[in-house]
Amino acid sequence: MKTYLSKFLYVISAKKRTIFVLLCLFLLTSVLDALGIGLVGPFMSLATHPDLVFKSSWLHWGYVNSGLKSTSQYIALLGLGIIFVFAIKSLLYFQVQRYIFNFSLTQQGLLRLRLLHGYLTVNYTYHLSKNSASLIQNIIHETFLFCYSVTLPLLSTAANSVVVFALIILLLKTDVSATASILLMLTLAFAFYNRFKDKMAYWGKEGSESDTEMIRIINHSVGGLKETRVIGCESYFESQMNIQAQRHALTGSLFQVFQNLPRIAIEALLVTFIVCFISISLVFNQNPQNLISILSIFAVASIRLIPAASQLMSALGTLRNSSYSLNKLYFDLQELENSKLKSINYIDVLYKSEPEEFIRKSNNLKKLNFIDKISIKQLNYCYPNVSKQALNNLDLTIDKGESIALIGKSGAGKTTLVDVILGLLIPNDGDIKVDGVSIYNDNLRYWQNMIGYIPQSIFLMDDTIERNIAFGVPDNQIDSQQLQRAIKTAQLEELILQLPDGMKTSVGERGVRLSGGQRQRIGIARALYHQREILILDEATSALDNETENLISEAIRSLSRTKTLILIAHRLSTVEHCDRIYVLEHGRIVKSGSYREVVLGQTISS
Ligand SMILES: Nc1ncnc2c1ncn2[C@@H]1O[C@H](COP(=O)(O)OP(=O)(O)OP(=O)(O)O)[C@@H](O)[C@H]1O
Repeated sequence: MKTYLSKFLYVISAKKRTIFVLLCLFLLTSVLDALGIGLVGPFMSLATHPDLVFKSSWLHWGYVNSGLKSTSQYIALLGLGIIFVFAIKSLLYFQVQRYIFNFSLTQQGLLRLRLLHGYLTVNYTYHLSKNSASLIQNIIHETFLFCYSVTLPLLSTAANSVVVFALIILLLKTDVSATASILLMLTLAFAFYNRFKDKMAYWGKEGSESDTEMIRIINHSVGGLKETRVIGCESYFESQMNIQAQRHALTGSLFQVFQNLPRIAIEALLVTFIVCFISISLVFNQNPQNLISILSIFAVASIRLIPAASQLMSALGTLRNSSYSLNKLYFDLQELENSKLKSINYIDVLYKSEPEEFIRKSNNLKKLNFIDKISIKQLNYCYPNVSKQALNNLDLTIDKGESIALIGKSGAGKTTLVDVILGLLIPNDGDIKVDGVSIYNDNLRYWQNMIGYIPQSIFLMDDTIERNIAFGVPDNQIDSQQLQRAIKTAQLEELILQLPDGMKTSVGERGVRLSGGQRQRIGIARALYHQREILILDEATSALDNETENLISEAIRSLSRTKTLILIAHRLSTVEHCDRIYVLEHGRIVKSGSYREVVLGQTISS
């Protein structure tokens, strides 16, 4: 439980003081609960034996000072007092519940934000080994469980422990032997339920894993719908889904059933106890009148004790069941926040800004000055858990305004080199310097702000063309002139004119309503819109027809000298205009020079 609590405190964003205040509020309602119930028994005794008013000094004092004419009126007044305490308790209870739900749902939202922030800012290599289904599962489902199956049960466990404790003290004062029997029954019920604690944890793990699997299956089958349809493997995915759905249903239903077990067991045991208690008392000729006050307090206490004790046990079961989710969140957050994987430290400062402010600040950052050249020195990169180096002692110098091309066979290391230049992969050795200043450490974001990137496969949001080009810029900050220029250069004008909603036309998920070439042109327009000094194009024109490719290549060529261009190409025709061409082989540069020097007489295959 101690480690469970320390993990909970790490994951929850709230200050310990807030949690302490919450616990105090819970405690207050519990005390009021016990007090209200504790008053009902003596009140019933008073109602049946009004002369008790004169036997208690403070009751007598109250009666004398109340100025009432009869004990019946006085007892009725005391009854009103009990109703008042109950009313206050109910009101307070309602307010505390409101506060608790508000608190835990706010925590859920903050946790979602914290995870997303972590995933977006963590070192890129983290994502090479993670499945997006698991990240979605963490942000949506595990945070939900953290709210409803960790935070709320923990608070309710703390509160119900106090209620149960207070009620037991109350019962002990009334009758020690009867209370001891109840305690024995509760202990038996708890011991029985506790036998299933490992099963509870296992069912939680199974439920969470099957959820992740289901997201993965949906991603694969619907994400690759064309392939699924053409190959005709719908039933394969359906049967996989069926297996996971059944796994989820089985473990979920078992857990739900066992959740109700404490209530059923305690209820049965308590009824048995009360019936036995009355029967034994009658058999041994106890005066039924003497039983009334004991039984009434037991009856009322049972109304509260049964739910409190069963809720306490169920909450403990839920905590067990959600331990897998808590562990997942805890270890993920630790990995994201406490390791070297955190790539952009400065972002924490910006993180607290409003989204628009964040973009403005992040776009305005400029610390590195690129006036002369980029020098790549002795670069080595090896992917995690791979023995072969993807980049091997690579040296490269790019002058400002120069266009260079990286060519080489498939697997030579071109994309890896570009990913290192983009700052996505951090090299094992070596450095990249801009006018002598390293791009790493605090400079990485400044460096990335200089780069426009057009990848082989353009990612498009399910949104309008305008938003896809201005990617990540709020609507009210989109510069329309800049947008028009980017559209014109990327040869998108004609397409936009044909569309009924023009730039406001939605492209569909991953751009399904556009052709491959149109998608690529939106990617080009995006890089141009952001007006970065360095443009990196990874096979950026491969999906275009010859005529469009020529037009775009011409437009990109016209940018040379004003922009520094780094091109990856398989088709040698696209690199003809480059100032320098580098040939990569096994992660090394094996040849470099002008197009004529390098390409003449050489064929490059992909
Ligand atoms: N995520 C990864 N994990 C492990 N190895 C990888 C990973 N990505 C690439 N590699 C390996 O690194 C080497 C270089 O790959 P890279 O993608 O840089 O080649 P490339 O020249 O861009 O190829 P292509 O022209 O086919 O895109 C290859 O041997 C590849 O198998």
